[in-house]
Amino acid sequence: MTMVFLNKEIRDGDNPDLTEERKTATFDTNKMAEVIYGSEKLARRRREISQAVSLIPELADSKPLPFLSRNEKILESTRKVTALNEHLPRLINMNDEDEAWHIHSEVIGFEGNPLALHHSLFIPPLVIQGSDEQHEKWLGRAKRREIIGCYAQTELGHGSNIRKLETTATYSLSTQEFILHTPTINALKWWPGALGKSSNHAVVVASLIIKEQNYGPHLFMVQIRDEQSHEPLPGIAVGDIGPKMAFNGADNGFLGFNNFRIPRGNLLNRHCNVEVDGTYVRPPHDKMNYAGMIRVRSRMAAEQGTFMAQALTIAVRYSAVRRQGFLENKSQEVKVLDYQTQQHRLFPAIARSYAFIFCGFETIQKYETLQNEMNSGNVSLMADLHALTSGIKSVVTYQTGEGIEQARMACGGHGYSMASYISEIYGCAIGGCTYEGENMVMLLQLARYLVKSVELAMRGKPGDLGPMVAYLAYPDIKVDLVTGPEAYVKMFQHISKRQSIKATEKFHRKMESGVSRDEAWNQCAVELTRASRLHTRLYIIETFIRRVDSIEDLSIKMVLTDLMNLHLNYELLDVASYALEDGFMSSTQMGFIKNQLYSSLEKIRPNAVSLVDSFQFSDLQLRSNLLNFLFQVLGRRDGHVYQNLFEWAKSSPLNQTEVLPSVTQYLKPMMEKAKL
Ligand SMILES: CC(C)(COP(=O)(O)OP(=O)(O)OC[C@H]1O[C@@H](n2cnc3c(N)ncnc32)[C@H](O)[C@@H]1OP(=O)(O)O)[C@@H](O)C(=O)NCCC(=O)NCCSC(=O)/C=C/CCCCCCCCCCCCC(=O)O
Ligand SMILES: Cc1cc2nc3c(=O)[nH]c(=O)nc-3n(C[C@H](O)[C@H](O)[C@H](O)COP(=O)(O)OP(=O)(O)OC[C@H]3O[C@@H](n4cnc5c(N)ncnc54)[C@H](O)[C@@H]3O)c2cc1C
Repeated sequence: MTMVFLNKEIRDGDNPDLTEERKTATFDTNKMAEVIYGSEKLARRRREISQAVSLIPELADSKPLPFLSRNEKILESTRKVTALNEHLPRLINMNDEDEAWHIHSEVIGFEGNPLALHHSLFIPPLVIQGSDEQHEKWLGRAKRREIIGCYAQTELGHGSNIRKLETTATYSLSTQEFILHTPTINALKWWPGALGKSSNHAVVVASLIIKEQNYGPHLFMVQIRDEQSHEPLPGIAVGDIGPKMAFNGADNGFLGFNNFRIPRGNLLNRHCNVEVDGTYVRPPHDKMNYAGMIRVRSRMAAEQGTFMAQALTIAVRYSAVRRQGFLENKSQEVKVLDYQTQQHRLFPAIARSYAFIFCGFETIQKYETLQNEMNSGNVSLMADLHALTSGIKSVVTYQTGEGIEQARMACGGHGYSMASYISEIYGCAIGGCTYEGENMVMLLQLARYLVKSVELAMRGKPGDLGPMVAYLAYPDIKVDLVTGPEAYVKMFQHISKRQSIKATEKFHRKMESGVSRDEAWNQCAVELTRASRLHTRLYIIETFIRRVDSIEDLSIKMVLTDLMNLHLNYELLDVASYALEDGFMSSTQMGFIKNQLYSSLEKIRPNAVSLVDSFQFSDLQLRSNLLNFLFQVLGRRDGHVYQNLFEWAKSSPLNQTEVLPSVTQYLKPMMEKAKL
C-alpha cells in the first residue's frame, strides 16, 4: 500500500526511520525536482524515463559491478549500451542531450562504457568545427551510431600544453592530403576514452604543418579501424592503456600514426581551412580550435553537482537509518544524522550540490549563447566564457571530491565497502580535477583574466570591465551581515577583489625587480590560483542567490533559503581569514557567521532526507535496481540496509567456495610446516 504525503511517496514496506524523515519534510519533493532540473516537464520526463528503464530487464546489471573483472566490465557495459541503443528512440527524445545523459547514467552508472564519449566528445567537435559538407558526410552516421568515435588530443608527453602536441598533420601539396605522423613515443595519443578497443573513428588534434610552417593544433576526422573487420588500418597502432582508478568499463586508449594519409577534406574546416594550394585560412579567433573544450567545461558544474548529489543521497539516507550512540534519551540509540558533526559533514555538501547545479544551468546557457554567436561569426564572448568555465571546472571538481569523500566517511565502515558505491562515484568524479584541463592549469587561465581586469581597474578604466569582474573597481564599504545575502556578497567581493589585487601587485613588483614575466608569474602562481578560486566561489554564490530569488513557490523558497544561508555562512567562514587579515571583518562578525551556520544545520535537519530525495535518483542509478534488488546497499530508497549488505557479502565470488586455493596452496602448507 502507498499513501501520498505532500506528493512524497511513503511506502509501508520502507524502513520506518526513513518514513519518519519523509513525513517531517516541509515541502514537496516533486516540486523541488522541478527547480533542480529546470521545469515540471524535465523533472517528470526523468521520472518517466527511470520508470520505463526499470521495466526492461535487459537494461539491468546482470551482476553487481564491483565483482566483475575489467574485461567483464567492458563486456557488460557494452551489452547494456547496445541493448539501450535498441530502446532509445522509444524511451527518449533523441535530440535531447539531457535525456540521453540521464538514461545512460541510469543504465551504465559510473563505470563508463565504450560509447560514453561518442556523444559528449566526438559528435560535439564535429558539430562545432565541421562544415555543412562535413556534417553531411559524418554527422548522420555518427548520430545513428553507424560509426563510433572518440576525441584524441592528449599525448603521452603533453596534455596541458596543447601548443606543444607532437603529432603532426603535414599538408602534401602534390596529393592534397594530410600526412598524420607520430614522431616519438611521447607523441602517442594517450587517454582518449573509447579509443582503445571500441572506436573506429577519432577526432584527432594534431599540429598543422604547411610548407614547414607550424600553424598549431587543429582537428581532423580520422578513420582508425576498418568498418568491417574492426582491425586497425595500416599505418595505425592503437590499444587500451590499462586499468585506471575508476571508469574501468571504458577503454581509454593509445594511438600512433606512421605517415598515415587522410584527404584534405578531413580537416574540420567550419572556421579555418587549408586551400588546395596550401593557403591557410585563419579562424576568426586564435583559440577557435579550443571551443569544444569550453563546451565540455561549461557542463561540468551541473554534472559534478549531480555526482556529489548521488553520494549524498546514499550517505544521508544511510545516516537516517544508522543508529549508534545516545543523546538525551538513553532508551534508544540515535540516528547518526542527529549528530551535529554528521550534519556539518553532509549538509554543506548538499548545499554545494544544489549550488553547482544552479550554477551549471547558467554556464550551459552562456555556452549556448556563445555557440549561436560563434555561428554568426561573433567570437567576442569567448574569452569571458573561457575564463569563467576554467575557474568553475576547477572549483566544482575539487569541492565535489571533498563532498563525496565526506559522504563516504559519514557512512563509517560501510562507506568503505564497494557496496556503498561511493568509491566508484568518487573515482569517476575526481577524474574531473584532471580531465578537460588540469585544475591548477585552468585556475591560472582564469588568473590571466583577473590580472588583466585588475590592471584595467588600476588604469582607471572600470567601465571596460565586464559584468563578472565589475566588482574589482567597487569601493570598500563595510557591511552588516545581519542585513542578509547581499551583505555576504559584498563581503565576498571584498575578499576576492583584495586577493586579485594583492596577487597582481606582487606579480608587478616581481617584474619591476627584474624578474622575467614568466618567472614572475610562476613565483606568484599560488597567490594567483587563490584569487581564481575566490572569484569563482563568489560567482557560484551569486548564481545560488539569483536562483532562489526567482522561485515563486513559498515552501520551496523557504527551504532553499535555509540551504542558501547555510552555503553563504559555510563559504564565508572558510575564507574568513582573508577578511579578518585587513580588519574588513570583525571577530564579532566571525562569531555571527558561526552561529548562523549552526542554526542553519538545525533548520535543515528535518528536511535533509527530502532534500536528497528531491534529486530523484532511482535505485538503479544508485546501483540498486529491481532485478538485483538484494544486492544493495546503503543508498536504497527503502532504507533496508543490513540484510542487503549481508546478501551482498554472500554473493561475493570468494564465498562461492568454502576453501580457496590460497588456503590449500599456501596457508595450509605453511601451518603444516610450522607444526613440524
Ligand atoms: C588554455 C591552455 C592551458 C593553454 O593554451 P595555449 O594555446 O598555450 O594558450 P596561452 O599561450 O596560454 O594563451 C592563453 C590565451 O588564450 C586564451 N585562451 C585559451 N584557451 C581559450 C579558449 N578555449 N577560448 C578562448 N580563449 C582561450 C586565454 O584566455 C589567453 O588569452 P590572453 O593571452 O590572456 O588574452 C591549453 O593548453 C589547454 O586548454 N589545456 C588543457 C587541455 C585540455 O583541457 N584537454 C582536454 C582533453 S579532452 C579530455 O580531457 C576529455 C575527458 C573526458 C572525460 C570524460 C569522463 C566522463 C565522466 C562521466 C561519467 C558519466 C557517469 C554518469 C554517472 C551518473 O550521472 O550517474
Ligand atoms: C579519466 C580521464 C579521461 C580522459 N579522457 C580524455 C579524452 O577523451 N581525450 C583526451 O584527449 N584526453 C583525455 N584525458 C587526458 C586529460 O585531458 C589530461 O590528462 C589533462 O588535460 C591533464 O594533462 P596532463 O596529463 O598532461 O597533466 P600535466 O600537465 O602533466 O600535469 C601534471 C602536473 O603538472 C602541473 N602543470 C602542468 N602545466 C602547468 C603549468 N603551466 N603551470 C602550473 N602547473 C602545471 C599540473 O598542475 C599537474 O599538477 C583524460 C584524462 C582522464 C584522467
